[in-house]
Amino acid sequence: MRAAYVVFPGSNCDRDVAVALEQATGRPPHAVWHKAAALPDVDLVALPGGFTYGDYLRPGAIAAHSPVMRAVCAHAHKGGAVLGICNGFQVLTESHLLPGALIQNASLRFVCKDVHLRTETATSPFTAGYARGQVVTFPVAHGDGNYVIGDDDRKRLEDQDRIAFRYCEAHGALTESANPNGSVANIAGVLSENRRVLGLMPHPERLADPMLGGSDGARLFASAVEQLAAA
Ligand SMILES: NC(=O)CC[C@H](N)C(=O)O
Repeated sequence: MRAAYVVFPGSNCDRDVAVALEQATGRPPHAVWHKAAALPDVDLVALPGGFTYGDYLRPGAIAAHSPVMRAVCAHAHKGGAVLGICNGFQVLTESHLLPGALIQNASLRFVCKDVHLRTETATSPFTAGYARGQVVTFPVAHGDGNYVIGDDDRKRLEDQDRIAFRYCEAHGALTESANPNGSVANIAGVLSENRRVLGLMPHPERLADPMLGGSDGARLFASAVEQLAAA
């Protein structure tokens, strides 16, 4: 599987994503600058976390209008896979590749800690390596991770099995105290209709090696490699 990741001014998780992708694919991914008008010939494009353009206006709002996003949208519209992590998820909602929006955490504070996530569907290239209901640990680090979506759109997500992960307790219960940011229905990550675009606030690349304290995140990248190579 061939992968690329986009570097925007203010990206700060691009190198971590590159390491996780290289670990999974066995070769270094292409780095693509935000001014690029075209993407290299790849199966997966990752949008890393960070504070693109200083999070001005709204996180991800300016990045959504950068030249490279026209190419990323074209890649997604022809069935290419896209993974948006944290600020990358914010860029995906601002680009309308995923529904809903990410607003300021309910606590009005930046939250940085490991959280438990319940895998809600194994039917996607990114989640096929987990079992439905499996609880995994990924870190969160954001000020604007509070996922909001209208009732009709949320029902569509649920009916189409497009909620990838929800914040939960260690044993899988969906409680308010397990929700780090106030997201509606504890939603941590969602899929596009064709299931090939995933956006999530937690950072799988930050727990992708036992040396980092855990490797639950590595499975997400490995799964994408297996699924996209098989496609
Ligand atoms: N690590 C990240 O990508 C989080 C940054 C993000 N712009 C925020 O909501 O704070």
